[in-house]
Amino acid sequence: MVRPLVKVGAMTTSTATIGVIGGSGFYSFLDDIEEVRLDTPYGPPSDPIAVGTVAGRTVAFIPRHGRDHRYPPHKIPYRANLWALRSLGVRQVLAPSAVGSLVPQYGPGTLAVPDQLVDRTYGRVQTFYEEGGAIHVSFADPYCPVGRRVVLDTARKADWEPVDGGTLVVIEGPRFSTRAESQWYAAQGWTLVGMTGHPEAVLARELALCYTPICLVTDLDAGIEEGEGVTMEEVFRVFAKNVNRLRSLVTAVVEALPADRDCPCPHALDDMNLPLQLP
Ligand SMILES: CSC[C@H]1O[C@H](OP(=O)(O)O)[C@H](O)[C@@H]1O
Ligand SMILES: Nc1ncnc2[nH]cnc12
Repeated sequence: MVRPLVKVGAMTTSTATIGVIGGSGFYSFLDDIEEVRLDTPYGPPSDPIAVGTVAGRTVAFIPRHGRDHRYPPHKIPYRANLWALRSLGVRQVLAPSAVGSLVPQYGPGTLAVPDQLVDRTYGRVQTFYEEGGAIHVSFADPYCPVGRRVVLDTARKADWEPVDGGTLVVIEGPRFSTRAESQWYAAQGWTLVGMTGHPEAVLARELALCYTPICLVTDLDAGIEEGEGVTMEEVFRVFAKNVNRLRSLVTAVVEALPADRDCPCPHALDDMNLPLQLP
């Protein structure tokens, strides 16, 4: 059931503490939702935000490409999405994503929770702090260690043995990698490849949000497999085969996340005198 709620600007009566940003093939999450239409200083988010409840926790969901997948990875309104989530009260973001594998052993259907990121994008705005003073956030460890641990433990309990750690290289897209690019990424020791993990993670960090990637491998990338190379159809097909399992996992993770953030992610930004009034 959907109850629409139209609110423009930062003022809304809806609140949520956990945000889920769905990726390719993950366009809905909760059943009984309130739809919140928010505007932000960065324009509207990809879609109205669905606010609902999981085991007594209020969760805000947004499909990053829009529910009709109208935004390619380089056009996603990343800043608006993160800003909108934060303005609803979100402090922890779970980010399911379809990724390619750079390791032959991590085949389609593998669940992976990387602990590092390499940015190979270009031409995407990757900061909120463009004027009013220089702000340089720490980003040595881009992901929330508590969120990662909860995902790993929850996956194991659900008999979905996850890959713990590894490096997600984020390419500009929208094209997939050439074989040479892909082999080069693998030779660096990078393990997964996607198109949306950056600037999403760093923008979350700039808003003092914890960010946890939940990666579903949909394909072996071009440098790893011997076939024709990855196709969009393949990504959607493999994702669709796994989406119910992934939805159940994300639901269980929401239930298991600690209510209070007790992690080393720099929440201190919350208290800093920033040149930007956070919502
Ligand atoms: C649909 S093929 C490539 C597309 O899939 C991934 O999306 P997401 O990370 O949002 O699940 C990849 O990053 C590309 O955007
Ligand atoms: N092989 C791949 N490269 C980049 N992004 C992807 N998303 C899913 N599979 C991918």
